[in-house]
Amino acid sequence: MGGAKMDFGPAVDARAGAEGTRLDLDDVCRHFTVGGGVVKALDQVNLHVDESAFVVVLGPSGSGKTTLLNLVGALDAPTSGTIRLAGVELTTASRAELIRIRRRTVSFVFQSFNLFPGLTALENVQFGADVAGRAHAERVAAEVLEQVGLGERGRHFAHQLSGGEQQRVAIARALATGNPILLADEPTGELDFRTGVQILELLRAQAEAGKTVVVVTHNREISRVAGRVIELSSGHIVADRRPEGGPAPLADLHW
Ligand SMILES: Nc1ncnc2c1ncn2[C@@H]1O[C@H](COP(=O)(O)OP(=O)(O)OP(=O)(O)O)[C@@H](O)[C@H]1O
Repeated sequence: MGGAKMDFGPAVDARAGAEGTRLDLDDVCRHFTVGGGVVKALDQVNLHVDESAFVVVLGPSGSGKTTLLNLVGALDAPTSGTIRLAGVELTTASRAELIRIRRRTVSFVFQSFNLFPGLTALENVQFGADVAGRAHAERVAAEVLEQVGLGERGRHFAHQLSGGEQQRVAIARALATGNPILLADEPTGELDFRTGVQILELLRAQAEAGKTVVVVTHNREISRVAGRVIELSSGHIVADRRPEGGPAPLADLHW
């Protein structure tokens, strides 16, 4: 990353208690009724993540990855089953509790970065801190931007940044919330290999610093660097494994 020294921690603020990074899905189904038929985007999914971890959800197109991420991020509700996030049951949570979860517990990073085009990099990052209600949001934003190696780019707008830089700003915006759970939907999908590896390095460092990081991808190579790999096929978890010998070094990746 341009030789910039990156200091990633502390990544989790004091709000992340013992339950802070827990995910629990029990018998979760998400079915869609379309034109008289039913699409079982997720069917009887059970998943428990009880430690801060770098989890990759791997599956082909249409296997249910985005559906799963939307449910875990409290952006969608299951047709049946229960989901607990940081100890809070989403399926019975009040609207106020759901808003709080979205602001203070979980953060998203998307394939297409989704930066606000009219805001500078620093303002985009500050938005994350503001939404989470953090004190000294501007100072937090400046620190986090520095952590992702973009301290010099704070006044730049999205169109003045490379794709990899935009994704680092998007990750900084998610980190500026201080939220303990980070969800990333194909975060390297629009990036070249070298830049993609830098983004994975950044995300893995967050897990090492105490967050739960869930990355969804169709790219099997990416799953090699995870501490845990959940494989989805046609809405079912068909494998849940920890790579033998631990996660592969990022230098071993090729795609
Ligand atoms: N709102 C919806 N209405 C109807 N069907 C849906 C809806 N959302 C998703 N689906 C269907 O559910 C299945 C899973 O979709 P999902 O987007 O979760 O897959 P995915 O693994 O993320 O795919 P991709 O890698 O292509 O993004 C697909 O068959 C999709 O067509």
